[in-house]
Amino acid sequence: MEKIMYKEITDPKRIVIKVGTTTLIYPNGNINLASIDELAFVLTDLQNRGKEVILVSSGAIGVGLNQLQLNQRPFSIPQQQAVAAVGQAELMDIYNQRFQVYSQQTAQILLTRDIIEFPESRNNVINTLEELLAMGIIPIINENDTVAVDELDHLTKFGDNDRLSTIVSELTRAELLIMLSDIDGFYSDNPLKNKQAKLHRRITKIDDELMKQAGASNNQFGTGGMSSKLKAAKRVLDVNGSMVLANGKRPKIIFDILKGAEVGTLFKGESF
Ligand SMILES: Nc1ncnc2c1ncn2[C@@H]1O[C@H](COP(=O)(O)OP(=O)(O)O)[C@@H](O)[C@H]1O
Ligand SMILES: N[C@@H](CCC(=O)OP(=O)(O)O)C(=O)O
Repeated sequence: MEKIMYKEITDPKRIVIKVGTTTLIYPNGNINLASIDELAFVLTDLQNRGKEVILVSSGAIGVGLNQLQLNQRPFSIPQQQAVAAVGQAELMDIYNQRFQVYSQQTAQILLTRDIIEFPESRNNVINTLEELLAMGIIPIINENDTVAVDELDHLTKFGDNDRLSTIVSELTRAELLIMLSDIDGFYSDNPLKNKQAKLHRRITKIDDELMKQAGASNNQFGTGGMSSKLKAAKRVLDVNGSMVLANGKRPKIIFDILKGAEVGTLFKGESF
């Protein structure tokens, strides 16, 4: 297996990890405790190695549906927001329990697009995150679904958690963004629909041709699908950043990524 030996990949000081709903919730709607537990173990281990770790976690709606024993996402935005409000509290409860096993303190941060538009809000967020990291705490970030509806109604292209994770990476100047989903990486077509689809190992530039290969989510709990991940990756490439998209079924894959193993899809510009 080819080794990828960029320092930003194998020895980043600051890492943002984004987990999608598909990593946290089984397709049957139940909570994937094995995955959440392994995530807590891996992130704590990275923290113990001296790295600074930020988690951007979806799952409020998925966990809320489970908690309220609903088997599908409600139609109306206020109902979705109510479910997210229930789920976010429960999600943090689960994270806190699992991280406590490894004696790792976490903190909840809920953000809205204010952080892009208002410099003072942005500075407050940066200051809080910097302080948490200096204290050795892992921030767990989600969008504030009660306030921000952009990602829930699917009508605007602004504001899903893939995008949020790139914004967080930029604000914190993280060297590496690892995006965990339910698929091994970015393929030439949705592999769940086209068995001939080939995994892209390295993407240096995102053009319209690649954008066309990225389809929607197949999962009732996921929102953005591959096109939102690709738009996020484009943003990362635009600021000369590095991103790896990999399968979160086994969060220990993060260790493999940091060893330079060729797993998932690496998004990294040619000359960087
Ligand atoms: N070209 C593609 N390569 C990989 N996955 C794709 C592609 N096009 C569409 N998909 C779909 O995108 C899904 C991942 O997006 P999503 O369900 O939103 O995940 P998450 O909850 O992790 O954000 C995959 O399970 C797959 O069905
Ligand atoms: N704030 C929402 C995020 C939804 C979302 O972006 O989901 P995903 O496509 O799984 O990353 C939630 O926590 O459910």
